[in-house]
Amino acid sequence: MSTHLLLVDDDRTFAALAASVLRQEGFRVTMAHSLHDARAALAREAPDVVVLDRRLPDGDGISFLPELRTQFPDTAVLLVTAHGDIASAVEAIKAGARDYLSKPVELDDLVLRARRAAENLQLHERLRQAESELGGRRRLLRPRSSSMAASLQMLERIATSPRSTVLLLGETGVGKEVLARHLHALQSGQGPFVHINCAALPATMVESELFGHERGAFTDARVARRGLVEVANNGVLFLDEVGELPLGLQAKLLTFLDQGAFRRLGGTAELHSTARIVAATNRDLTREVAEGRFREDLYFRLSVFRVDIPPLRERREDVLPMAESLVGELCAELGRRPVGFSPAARRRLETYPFPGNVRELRNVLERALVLEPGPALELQSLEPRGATGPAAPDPDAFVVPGPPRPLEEVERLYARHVLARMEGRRMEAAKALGLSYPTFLRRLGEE
Ligand SMILES: Nc1ncnc2c1ncn2[C@@H]1O[C@H](COP(=O)(O)OP(=O)(O)OP(=O)(O)O)[C@@H](O)[C@H]1O
Repeated sequence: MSTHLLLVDDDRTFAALAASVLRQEGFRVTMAHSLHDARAALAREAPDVVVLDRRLPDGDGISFLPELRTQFPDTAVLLVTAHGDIASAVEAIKAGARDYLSKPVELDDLVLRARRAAENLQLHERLRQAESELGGRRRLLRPRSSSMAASLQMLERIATSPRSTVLLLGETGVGKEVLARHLHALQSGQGPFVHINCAALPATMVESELFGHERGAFTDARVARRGLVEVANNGVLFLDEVGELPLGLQAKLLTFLDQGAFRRLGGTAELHSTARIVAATNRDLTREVAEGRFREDLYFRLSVFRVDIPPLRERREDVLPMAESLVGELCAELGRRPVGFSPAARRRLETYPFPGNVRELRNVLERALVLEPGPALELQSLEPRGATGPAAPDPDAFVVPGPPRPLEEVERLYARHVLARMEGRRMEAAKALGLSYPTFLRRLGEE
């Protein structure tokens, strides 16, 4: 995507010449001839780079810097000072300018410094992304089951067509995000992997997160921000829980999928991104369509490439190799010597239904590694319910204390009980109850 540069200079002849040279070099240029004009341009769209003349008819560029830095912290500012005015240059750098140029400005020098500032911004963005990707990447095991092998093979084929949208379907914890990251690693292109959970944010925020907003687009929008669609340019935008996307936004997403174009909230400029959309859900989208909560046209658009990820209990042959690999990973993380499984533990692994799929398997193993000191894990916690004897109290049982309570209160107590069982993981608790995240928060009494 081309760099957007705001050129603020009251010398109209110089500004027009500089703008035309910068445009030839691939920049998208907006011009302003005063601070007043600059503020108006900034309110329309946030630039990547600002070239700011120090002396302007309605004020001093340096005293404008703090305002600019607060409202557009990601924007690089190049200050233009009078010839030989070293004091201003130092002051500008202290006030947060990225670089300075002195008059008379050589056009080659201007292009070079503007390009360097833009590259610097991209580098920062890439570093930020690389950090988050390293945090989330997992080694992928070759599955033994033919069903999972087929899903992976499908994904590998899709990787060769970088713009196609992909829909990943499967129960919670089967590894939809892991596979989305795998697809990103497989495809060529240098863009980042960007993740957004559509259920974890209030509906009003999802739009500005996805498509960005200009300053003043809504009450709290003091700073213009790029949307994740822009950030994921050339890469992958992973839309987790796409079934939770509000209907109005589904239309905007469809337009973006069809045209690759969008507008920021409160913005007028049409922007483009080549991010590949990978959407995921554990909901039955056809039912959501039938019940009017999900647009049929978006469903068809998303499911051109649909990959079903089977639950772990339907691919038993994957459980043991996966468990062994996860234990190896966890031992390394915990600094523990490698351990194996007792024969009883193997049997338990082979028969336990794993409603929480790979996530549950990983949690069970992590717990066992902390609680079981021996050289072979027993995995007692996977014992089917009841096998420990009917007299044992069930720690998972939900008991309403005291006399009958209003239904609303019982619902709140139950929501808290489920949350405690999920060890405080709100998203998972909401899912287990079949509630949307905001509804779950309301039941908890938190909203
Ligand atoms: N193939 C795999 N290899 C290693 N670990 C995996 C694999 N698949 C899943 N996991 C583990 O299971 C956890 C859950 O995976 P992931 O978040 O991808 O599931 P999901 O299907 O996106 O879940 P949800 O629908 O709840 O968001 C991950 O944190 C990871 O630890």
